[in-house]
Amino acid sequence: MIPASGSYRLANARVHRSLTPGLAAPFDADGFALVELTVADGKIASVVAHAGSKAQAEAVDLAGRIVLPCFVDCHTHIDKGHIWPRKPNPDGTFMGALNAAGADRAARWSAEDVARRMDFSLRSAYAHGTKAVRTHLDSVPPQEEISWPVFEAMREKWRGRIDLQAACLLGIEGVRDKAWFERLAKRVAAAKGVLGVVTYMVPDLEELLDQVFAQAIEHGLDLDFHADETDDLAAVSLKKIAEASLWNGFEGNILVGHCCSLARQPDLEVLDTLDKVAKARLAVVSLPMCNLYLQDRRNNGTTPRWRGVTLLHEMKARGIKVAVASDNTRDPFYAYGDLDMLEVYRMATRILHFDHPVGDWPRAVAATPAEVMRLDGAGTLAAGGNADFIVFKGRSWTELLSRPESDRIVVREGRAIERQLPDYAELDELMVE
Ligand SMILES: O=c1cc[nH]c(=O)[nH]1
Repeated sequence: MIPASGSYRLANARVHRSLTPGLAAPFDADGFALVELTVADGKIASVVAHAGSKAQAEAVDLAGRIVLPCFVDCHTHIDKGHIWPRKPNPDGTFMGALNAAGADRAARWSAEDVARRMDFSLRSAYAHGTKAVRTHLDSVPPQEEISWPVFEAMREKWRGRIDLQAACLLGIEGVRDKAWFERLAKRVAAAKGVLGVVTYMVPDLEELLDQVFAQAIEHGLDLDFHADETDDLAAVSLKKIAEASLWNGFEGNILVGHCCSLARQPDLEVLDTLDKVAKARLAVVSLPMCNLYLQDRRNNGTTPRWRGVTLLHEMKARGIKVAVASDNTRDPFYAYGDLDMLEVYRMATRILHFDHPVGDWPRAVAATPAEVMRLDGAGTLAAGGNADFIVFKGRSWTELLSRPESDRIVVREGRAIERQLPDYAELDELMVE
């Protein structure tokens, strides 16, 4: 369907208002418009409203199929991905995940093991239509010395297909070893990475956050936190991050993931936190599939009663940048997943109500994470940008989000890619106990 030449016109393509900045077209109630999309030399030459009901002779008629820009996945853990067969989560809880993943890391995460699983994950993401991925890298000693060089090599290997970024991952208590944390920040800076920590309520949280901000400022790093991945009402580290950002005068980008406890707190507490998050210009990413899996798991024969996700609607209404992302894939934190951002968007629509109206929620898997990750031009369809987009079968939200769309066409720099998902059997030899 997509001409191999890399230069062509697609007629009757259905695009969404939220992802086509500046497009003057008659949008319908769902935010869609039919356009003619011209591709030349791997770039989008123009996106213009479709003039008539019939495609012109030389154009490819997409017959109203939805075209979205390639996805941007801003929160993943591809260093952990696919260890499930050798290290399942024994009870499906957060602590079960932490302990299982920690034991597997200590026993099995050689450079080769990490590299092979990472490459497997990236092949899946690419085949599903993702063009940029941020991964966290477990960076507790001695893993940082193994995983960061693997990441640097993997980023080179995938350059031009997936923009790969990495953020270090360690519990906030790891920052207490000041000399080691300074060395880690230097290592992250050398790899042009992002400084990341997991925050939870410890007595010296404010002091430790100050050290994190000090290192980010010294090395010119953006920040990426895991915060409050719990139903504990007392978990308010999101607010503490916003306060620390304000009093440190931080000017870089900050992305905060999870923030589950916020959804359990009383309104006054929530409002105060959201005011500070907006003022500090924090961006928030929700991980709906992993949160649904780990949160409210009681293991006492009762049914989970909340969805685990944070307050994205309230955040967006205040102008806070919000995204959704894959998080873990087939590891103790989430037993399933394949880095398919269409699946993430479909699940987010159900879990977080990204519908009625859809509004500009599609930005949460494309344009917004691209801004947070400083990827100019990614996540939108606009003249002058790379012709990186996905052609789906669906012609409406209900068609798009009701099937897996396994036969979607992924176009990169104007050409349809070969969409080969890696075979799980490739990893079998890494899974032997
Ligand atoms: O959700 C989480 C939290 C910490 N580490 C992970 O790998 N996933």
